[in-house]
Amino acid sequence: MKKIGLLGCGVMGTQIALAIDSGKIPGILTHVYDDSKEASSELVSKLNNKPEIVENSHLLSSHSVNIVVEAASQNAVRDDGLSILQNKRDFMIMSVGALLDESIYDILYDACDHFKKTIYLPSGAIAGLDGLKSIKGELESVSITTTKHPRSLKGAQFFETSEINLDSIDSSTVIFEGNARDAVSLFPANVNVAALVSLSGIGSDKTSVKIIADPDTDKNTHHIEAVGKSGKMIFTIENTPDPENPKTSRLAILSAIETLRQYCSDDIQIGT
Ligand SMILES: NC(=O)C1=CN([C@@H]2O[C@H](COP(=O)(O)OP(=O)(O)OC[C@H]3O[C@@H](n4cnc5c(N)ncnc54)[C@H](O)[C@@H]3O)[C@@H](O)[C@H]2O)C=CC1
Ligand SMILES: O=C([O-])CC(=O)C(=O)O
Repeated sequence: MKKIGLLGCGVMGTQIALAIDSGKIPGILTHVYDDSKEASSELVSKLNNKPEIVENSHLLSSHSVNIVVEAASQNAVRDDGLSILQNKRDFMIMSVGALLDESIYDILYDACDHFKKTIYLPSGAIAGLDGLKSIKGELESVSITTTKHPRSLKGAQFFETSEINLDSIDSSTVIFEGNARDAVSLFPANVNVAALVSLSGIGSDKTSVKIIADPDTDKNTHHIEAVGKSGKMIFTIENTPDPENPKTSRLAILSAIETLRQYCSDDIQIGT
């Protein structure tokens, strides 16, 4: 069985760990780490098969795990990605926005090649990346519009310099329009999906992103439009937010679990 190390013990990390513990993912969770000791202890208390809590993130990949699963933050990808690959572990990333920093992308890309390891990027909170990847070379335009309740956007770096006050928004309001590169750095915990769309399609400078705060929605909605020689693709995903962390959609958690299940299984793989 594959051995798994988990980096990040919040909402998503906990659900991934429970899926391993219940046997839904046929692997063994051997080590976990979170900057918050409380988060890692709370996660371990929920499991029958208790993993070891390591003292720092680098110790995760120095143990003999097959893969480290990141469900933490873009900073975790930046700080720990290279050492995970250097220790010859595969790496699954949920905070995909970190890869829109070209220097990080290039370092991790080269490390995969050099150490013969693979980075897995689950589809997260969206669908349609299979089609987008296939028409990559023929794309003319790609856009993604993300609509969330203002409470799901709280805490984003964007608001440190913007005059927009989320608490005073009383109808659907466009709060950001720009490219994916700027979007993921200003909303690092909200639009990792824009990074996935960029990396599958025409890149972060050419991928247009719109973010809407809508006090009347109870969904995290992502609407993607891609136009190319092969035709037009339109995807709208209306996600149920996680009750504990409304920034994160249930689909993103299920996508992480399914990707890890496939990684740990020898079976039929469906889709592009
Ligand atoms: N790819 C996608 O479609 C999606 C990606 N995400 C991303 O997945 C990640 C996890 O999401 P949630 O579990 O909902 O967040 P969360 O906030 O519930 O949990 C994150 C946990 O990671 C820990 N953490 C943060 N930085 C760390 C670091 N550098 N080292 C160690 N621990 C660290 C925090 O203490 C916290 O316990 C977030 O970055 C989120 O933005 C979320 C939804 C969709
Ligand atoms: O879960 C979602 O709907 C999307 C999200 O937070 C992200 O892409 O970072």
